[in-house]
Amino acid sequence: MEQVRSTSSPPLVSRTTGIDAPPFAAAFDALPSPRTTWNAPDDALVLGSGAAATLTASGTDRFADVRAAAANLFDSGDVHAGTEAARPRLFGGFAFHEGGCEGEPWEPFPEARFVLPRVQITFADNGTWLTINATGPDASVTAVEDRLASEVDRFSGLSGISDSADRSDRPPRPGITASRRTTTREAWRESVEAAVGRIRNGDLRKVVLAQALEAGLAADFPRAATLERLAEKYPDCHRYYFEPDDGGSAFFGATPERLVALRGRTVETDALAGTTGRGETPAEDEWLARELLDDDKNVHEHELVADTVRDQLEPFAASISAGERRVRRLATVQHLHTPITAELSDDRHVLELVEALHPTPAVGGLPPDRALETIHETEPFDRGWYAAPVGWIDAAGNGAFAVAIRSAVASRRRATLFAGVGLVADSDPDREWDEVQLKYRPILDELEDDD
Ligand SMILES: C=C(O[C@@H]1C=C(C(=O)O)C=C[C@H]1O)C(=O)O
Repeated sequence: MEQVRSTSSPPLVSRTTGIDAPPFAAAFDALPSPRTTWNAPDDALVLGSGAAATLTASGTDRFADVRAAAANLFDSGDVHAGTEAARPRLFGGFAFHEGGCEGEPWEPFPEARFVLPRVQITFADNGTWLTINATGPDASVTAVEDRLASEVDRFSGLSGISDSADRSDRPPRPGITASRRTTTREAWRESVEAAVGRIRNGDLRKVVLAQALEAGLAADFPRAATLERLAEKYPDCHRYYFEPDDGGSAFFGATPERLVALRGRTVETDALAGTTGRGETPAEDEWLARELLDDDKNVHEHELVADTVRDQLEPFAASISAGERRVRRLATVQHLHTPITAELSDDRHVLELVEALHPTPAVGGLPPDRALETIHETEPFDRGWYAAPVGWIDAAGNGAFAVAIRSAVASRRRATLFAGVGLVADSDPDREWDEVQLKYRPILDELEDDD
């Protein structure tokens, strides 16, 4: 069932130059599909367009296959990046389940897909950089340098356009005409009770069940404006946006959960599980946070994740250390969070760690196989890339991946949102239902009318 496809073969030519920062939305709108954005709290904002190379894979070996195809691509690079942030990187992700991405809205999304953008703008601390990447027989240094010069002209022409980030001419939120849940309240109650029954009889320890919400949009989905608003509201989250080849839709979100970041032999990851709402006042926020830290059910749900992440890293690590469990406060919810770092005993590719960690019990469950089976049997929709790893890899095997929650697939007039909850022995269906609704908020707030 394996298959790796690279739309073009090496050599890779990459050239970068500094430019005046164009307004994000104007640059986004000027660039052709497929577009990608990656915007992590500790990284430059990257806006990519087109594909100098596309790597896709499927089946059990999809992580290893992407790694091999990436090594082949990066092997013969003629790269002048000028700055580390603009070095060639492949951006993409995986489906949650092996064999995932069947039917609407996932059809255009492969089970694994990584793109080396043809044109890339990198908004870094040390300046804004324009990069042209090319691969295959057409990739000549002269052609790439000519293209870079013409793109510089295009983007300097955009500098005069007002920046919608601080302008009232930014398109408003589209509004929702009608929405449909994949799961009725009754069906939810039954599924949660069945899962809790399996946990109580020892068949399972934890399982994460999700729902989807389909919404019709009253106006065209404002892609760039939505990304700008998410960046303003969730500066501490990883914001991601991936268009499939046809550009007809996009999978995007703002997630608080890092799956893994690898730089050299240093690994950073998060255990994030256990949820409560936000208060109306700072005092109420504090009270809710305290209650979360002291709540046995949430602490148990969280510790299953923290312990599993540590166990999964163990075979790779010379040392692992976990920070103190604390509360991570976001615009719409609060979570229990344990930061985990490790030093590897050998050089590894970030995709080896992604494969070992996905899915953590924050989005899958324990034991993993039985939890995945339960998810498959229970959820009446395909998760696609929801709750799966999204991120980037570079030539050195470094990379950063986030867990693609707080997310949706949107086309021009339609969006499908996803949200899930971790279930343990004393989970209550109604409270878990409410928690799902809270987790839709980051995306739903950007689709509903302003008033
Ligand atoms: C599955 C989701 O979130 C995950 C589940 C959590 C929980 O059950 O408390 C908390 C954070 C995430 O790890 C989601 O947002 O869809």
